[in-house]
Amino acid sequence: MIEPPPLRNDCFALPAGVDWTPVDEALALLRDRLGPVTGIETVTPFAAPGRVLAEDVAALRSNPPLPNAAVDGYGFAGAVAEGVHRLPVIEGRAAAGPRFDRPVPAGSAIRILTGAALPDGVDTVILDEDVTVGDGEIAFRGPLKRGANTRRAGEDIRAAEVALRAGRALTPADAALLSAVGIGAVPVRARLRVAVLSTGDELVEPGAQAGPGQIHDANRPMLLAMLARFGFDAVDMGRVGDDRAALRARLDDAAARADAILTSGGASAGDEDHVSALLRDAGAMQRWRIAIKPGRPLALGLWQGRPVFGLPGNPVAAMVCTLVFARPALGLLAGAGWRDPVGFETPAGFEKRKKPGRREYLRARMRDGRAEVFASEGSGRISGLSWAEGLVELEDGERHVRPGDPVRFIPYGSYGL
Ligand SMILES: Nc1nc2c(c(=O)[nH]1)N[C@H]1C(S)=C(S)[C@@H](COP(=O)(O)OP(=O)(O)OC[C@H]3O[C@@H](n4cnc5c(N)ncnc54)[C@H](O)[C@@H]3O)O[C@H]1N2
Ligand code: MOO
Repeated sequence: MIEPPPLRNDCFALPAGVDWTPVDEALALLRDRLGPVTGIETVTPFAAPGRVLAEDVAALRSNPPLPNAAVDGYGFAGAVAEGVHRLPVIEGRAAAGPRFDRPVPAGSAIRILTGAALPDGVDTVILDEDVTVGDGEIAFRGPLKRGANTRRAGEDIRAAEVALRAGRALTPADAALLSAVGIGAVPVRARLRVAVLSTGDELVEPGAQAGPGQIHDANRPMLLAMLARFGFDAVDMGRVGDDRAALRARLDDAAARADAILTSGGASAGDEDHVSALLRDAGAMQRWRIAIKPGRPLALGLWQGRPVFGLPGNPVAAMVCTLVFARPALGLLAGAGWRDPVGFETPAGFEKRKKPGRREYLRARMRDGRAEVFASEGSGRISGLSWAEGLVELEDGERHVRPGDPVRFIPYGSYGL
């Protein structure tokens, strides 16, 4: 008598007797095996944010280049002791721009504005608000330390110091820093081109008429937008049906136009799972059975030398796998080094029982100082991805999370979204 298969009432149960790669091991493998594949070009600070710095960059100039006033007020040689002081004020004023060209005699003060280089004879500034201005003189109360209300030359960064390191994904703040230290052109990696391809006969274009049994391609617009947010050049390769020859041709095209390829759908081992079948035929596929939920089936391979991330079709799994695996891996290809998302511990605002032995990612958001999770864990529940503002990451060994227990919340922003 034949036995029915062991009861499997959801798609998340781990098949018995199969070894599953823990998430951290899978990540360590990627980290070991991938490196930069892009060339180097030069951009101005205006175009630098979002690009990956290709080499260490040293300051050409100190910031600030000269000692200068931090406030509007009066400058003189300090320090001054406690008590009332009166100083004559000389003609003219020191303002940001060309340095005041005469020395200020000892015992005199000069009108000075924020950002003005300190004239000779000035090392201390008193704030406008602390001064009474009379006819050709000022009065104020000490004490005041030498150097008060001034900024030292190079106090922020000195010429020849390394301002930014290779591999850094440049930020708007970096554009300011590069400019301030005199840099007009920086070497950056060419943007990594990443092709996105959806597979499945059931898919129609967003906005198109969908017949019964058809669904709109939801993964492609999501993945293209995610890649753009990560700073990559997202290349839209459209949709292909479950037709191996067409898929092969489209992969060829994608390999010619991009440095890496993301596909969604057809990643598992079913009859219509052509992505894995083709990668396997090409002899360069690793089926990664990763101990993760969602996103178990992940087909990783090379197509004409280009890494292919065969993401699962379910949109929630496609997004989670992109955040957890594809983003750091693509970061390595882009020359940005390995990037772990920054999360933080926070009390759980939910209860959950979990099978030990796999990492789980729950759609989550922070409310009232606690992480709350989406009501359903269904891998097709796209509305939960929109509802969420990040993911809760449950450790492999976790079994039972009770309200108030510490859990790790990773905001979407930490993944670069
Ligand atoms: N017998 C088993 N069946 C399945 C298993 C399993 O272990 N044994 N795993 C399940 C899990 S978990 C997932 S995830 C999926 C992954 O399968 P595929 O990567 O082969 O994806 P498809 O079968 O092509 O599609 C799954 C699902 O997602 C929908 N889909 C696909 N592409 C899109 C798209 N671009 N936009 C929106 N929705 C998309 C598709 O229609 C399916 O509903 O396999 C389970 N099965
Ligand atoms: O774990 Mo599948 O990867 O649900 O969606």
